[in-house]
Parts: sequence; structure tokens; C-alpha cells
Amino acid sequence: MAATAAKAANNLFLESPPLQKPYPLLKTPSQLPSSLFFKTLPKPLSSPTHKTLITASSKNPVSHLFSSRKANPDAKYTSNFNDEDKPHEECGVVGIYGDPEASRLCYLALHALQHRGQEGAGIVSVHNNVLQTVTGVGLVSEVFNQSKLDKLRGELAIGHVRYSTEGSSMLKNVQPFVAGYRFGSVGVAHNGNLVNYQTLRAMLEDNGSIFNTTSDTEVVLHLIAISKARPFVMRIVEACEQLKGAYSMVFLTEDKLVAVRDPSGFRPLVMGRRSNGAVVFASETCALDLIEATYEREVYPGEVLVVDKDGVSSQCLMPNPKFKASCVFEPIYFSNPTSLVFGRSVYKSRYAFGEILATVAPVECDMVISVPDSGNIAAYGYAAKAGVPYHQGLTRRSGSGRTFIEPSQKIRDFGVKLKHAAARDLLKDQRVVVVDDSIVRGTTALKIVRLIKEAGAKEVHMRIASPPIIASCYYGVDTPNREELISNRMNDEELREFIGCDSLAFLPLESLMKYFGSDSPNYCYACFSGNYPVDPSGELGDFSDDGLNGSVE
Ligand SMILES: O=P(O)(O)OC[C@H]1O[C@H](OP(=O)(O)OP(=O)(O)O)[C@H](O)[C@@H]1O
Ligand SMILES: NC(=O)CC[C@H](N)C(=O)O
Ligand code: SF4
Ligand SMILES: [Mg+2]
Repeated sequence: MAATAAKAANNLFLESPPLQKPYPLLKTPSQLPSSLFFKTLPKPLSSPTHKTLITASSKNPVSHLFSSRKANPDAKYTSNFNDEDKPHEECGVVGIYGDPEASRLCYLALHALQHRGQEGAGIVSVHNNVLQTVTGVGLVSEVFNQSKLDKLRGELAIGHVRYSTEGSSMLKNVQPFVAGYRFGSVGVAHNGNLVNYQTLRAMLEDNGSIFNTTSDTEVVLHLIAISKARPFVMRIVEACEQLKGAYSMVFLTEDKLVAVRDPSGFRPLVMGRRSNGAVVFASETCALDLIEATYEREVYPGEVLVVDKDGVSSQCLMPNPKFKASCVFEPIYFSNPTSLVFGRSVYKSRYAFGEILATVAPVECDMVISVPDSGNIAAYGYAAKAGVPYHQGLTRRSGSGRTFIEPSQKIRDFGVKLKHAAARDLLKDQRVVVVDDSIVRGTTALKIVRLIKEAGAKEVHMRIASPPIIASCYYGVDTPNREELISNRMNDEELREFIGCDSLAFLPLESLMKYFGSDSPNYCYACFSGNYPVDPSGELGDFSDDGLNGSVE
């Protein structure tokens, strides 16, 4: 379908001609939100120049294997809590068009998105039609310095912070990736995970492609390179039509910034604008806030937004889904509490989850405390609803990262020990409710209960502001295998005993769904239900990440 439309769109490609406005719609209007029809948005005030095309090469490491427990191939997307499976962490992306400080703004925005991935970071900018790349393993502050940012000139840039889902944490897999194709260069930054990556890669390798990385994201560049569609944006469309799974992506070329969100809308992606007219895309609104860009709207599921010298244009390129599947773990854990995600305040959602817990799982107690940081807001909600004081019974040592997203369990155990300290005088002889956002492997809960008991608490009641995680995620959260998901191995009572608390309660899935009201069917709950909105089965090949080749810094 895209190929046909692409042909119809003619050879508009040479020397970056102005694209048709409005772009041809590739899907029928009934499949689109009305706001997408023939929409050309205001033009950025400044735009990068364009001329010749120069290629920069990418570098980055690969992924990890899918859950050893087979996904249920018969699973249908339903709202019922049943079955088992489980999820994990993700990445952050940013794109800026039309600001002379594009790479520095990207750098700041990546700081704001650092909670989404800590394994690597990178920025690609365009200057004099050359794509320049800086990527590195580690935190944003470790990867970039003044001299590196000085090299990233231009008014157009994209950036990425990585938490790997496919491919190890090596430099070769750190995004953005940049590749040359017949008519120029293209860079990409991706949040999500492609469930048909193995199939696509096998097909591409059979046809002669050679891969630089072990990341799922690289297949997109190969698909763009082999596409014959015109103009360039149609190559992106054609490539994306072959992808299955989760992708919120930003692309850049010598003269364009393109944002794409998969038809299910698994991962967030928003658009904003700075007062100078520069257009900004980012995973979360907290990145817009930091660089003083005003939030305009989400990139809609299945939408492609193109920004170039003619302004911003919207198209719907991919088959519209029967349902949306926004990741419910975004409001529960991943996203920054100051962000609006999927159009809702993360803070308000977490607060409400705490209030619901206090209603469905009340217990006599003297105080409510939280597992900092991501349990804090639900704990405020619980305390307020229960009419019990909230105290900061646990503090988090500064500099400790998110242990949930550390790839190895050995490191996680160590990290958790380093991470928290208990206020002994406060907790002594008290009946304490401790609230956390989730239990994945159980490492944190086990250690936290022990810590509170050692501090002299009389009773410890654990309240979790999400349902039990029983299934792996295939859509951009690097969840452990099912076997590692503790709620997949133990029922609530066994888990309570294992953790050593006096009572344990999770937010019921039904309550979570009820909270979202009429929006509820638009969310993915697969890690709590095992019912996958996009079937990941039948796509698993036997590629493995060699983990050997590639620079580590
Ligand atoms: O059961 P586990 O395997 O221990 O994982 C669950 C914990 O991981 C996350 O916290 P994390 O320490 O990653 O980050 P945070 O400090 O942002 O909450 C989450 O908030 C839980 O506390
Ligand atoms: N967490 C993510 O969104 C990861 C993006 C991509 N799949 C990678 O592994 O690099
Ligand atoms: S399975 Fe669905 S809800 Fe769970 S983390 Fe993955 S995308 Fe989010
Ligand atoms: Mg935590």
C-alpha cells in the first residue's frame, strides 16, 4: 500500500524538493483521527539549510533474548487478569528542528529523560549537510562534555538515552544510529522493541545486508535503504509498515526531522515548540519543560510528523490498529512524575493508585512510608486516604541509580543494598505501611522489609501500587524472563512469607483498569495479564548477541 502511494507521489526526491502539502494520506480517512487530516502545522521560524549529503557511521551494542518461557500464542488482548508473563525498562528520545542550539538543547533534554535509560547516550546533529555523531556508554553527563557538544553544530538534532532491549550494552548499540543510503544519510533514535526484529534481520541478511550492531533498531535503517519509495518520507513509511511491536522514533536527514509512533502507541512521544518556533519531539513532557518548549500534543499512534523548511506536516502511514495499547507501566513507574503521559498527569495517576490501595487493602498502622523514589507519590495518596501521617522513613543515598534497570542481578543486589537507609528512631516500635510502585524480581521488597524490621518496626505492611507482574514485556521494557518474575513463581501469600512482611497487597488489575475509565481499553496490561496486544510469538529467531565485538567506550 505504501509502495503504491509512494509511486504515486512521484520522484520528488532529488535535491530535497518541497514535499507536497498536504501529504497524500495513505489510509482511509475513517481510520484516522480527524485532527490528522491534511494537517499542516505552523512553520518553524528558522530552518537548517541543505545541500550535499554526507554519511556518518553508527556505533552501538545489542540485545537480550526473549523470555525463556514461551509467550502464549493464543493470547488475545483482553481486559481480564489471567495467565502469566512480565515486563522491564526503556529508552528516551528527543528531536529538535530549527534552533541554533539544537544539540545543546538535546543534551539538556536527555538529562531530563535520563530516568528512561542509563546504559548509553548519543546525539546526532546536522551542520552543512553533514550528520555528526557523538555516542557513548554511560550517563548523559559522562558521555558529553563541552568540546563534544561544540562539535555538534547545526539547527537540527536528535538524541537518545538507552536501556537495551535487544543487543548488549556496548558502544556499537548506543543510539542514535546513522547510515548512508543511495541519496543521503539518515539517523534514527528509537524507544520501543520490534517483536519481528529477528525475522526482518534474517530476511535482510539473506538479501545481503551486513549489520553493524545487534540492536533491533538497525533493521529500520536497512529497510529505509532498500526502499524504492519517493519522496524520502515514504521510505520511512514503507519501512515502518514492516515493523511489528513498539516504536516511538525520531529520524533526521540533512534537512528533515521526522517523528513516528507505532499504530498501537505503546511508547509515549510528544511534540512541543519553543518560543523561537523550533519544533521539539520528546518521549516525555518533562524534557519539553526543561528546555522551555510548550507542549502542543502527542504524536498520535500510527502518525508520522515531518518537519522541514515548509513547516510541520502530519500523515498517517501505517495501518491503524483495532485498538491502542499504551504502556500502563509508563504512569506506574517509567515516566517522570512531572510528565503528562498519554495525555494524563503521571503524578495524579500514581497518587490515585495509592488512594485506591488504601481503600481496597486498609490496615491499622501508625505511619505510611515509601520506597524512594518511585513509590513516593502512591504513598502520599495512601496516607491521605487512610488519614495516617506520611513520613520519610527511608532515604535514598544520593548518586544511586535505578536498580530495576541494571542488566545483571549481581549488580542489582549490590545496588539495592547501597541505595536506601532507614530512619531508626522514627520507625522503632511503629506499625508501618511501606508503599512501592512494583515488585519485579523481589530484590527491593526483600531488602526493604528487612531494613525496616532491623530498624525496630513492630509491623511492616507492604502495599504495591501495581498488580503482580507475571509476564515479560516485548515492547520496549527489558523485563526479566518469566522465571525471574517473582510473582510468576509465588502467589501473594508465598511472596509475603518470602519477603518477611506482616501483610502484602497489590493494586488489583480491575481497579487499575477502572481508574482509566473509558481510556482503559487503550492501554496495554500484558505484563500483568500475559495477554499481548501484538502477538510476539512465532518471531523468535536464534540470533544472539555475541557481546564481543565493538568498543566498550
Ligand atoms: O523487585 P525488584 O526487582 O527489586 O524491582 C522493583 C523495584 O525496581 C524499581 O525501583 P528502582 O530501584 O529500579 O528505581 P527507583 O529508585 O526509581 O524506584 C521499582 O520502583 C521497585 O522499587
Ligand atoms: N528500551 C528501548 O526502548 C530500547 C530501544 C532498542 N530496542 C534498543 O535496544 O536499543
Ligand atoms: S507488557 Fe505492556 S504494560 Fe507491560 S511494560 Fe510492556 S508495554 Fe508496558
Ligand atoms: Mg523503586
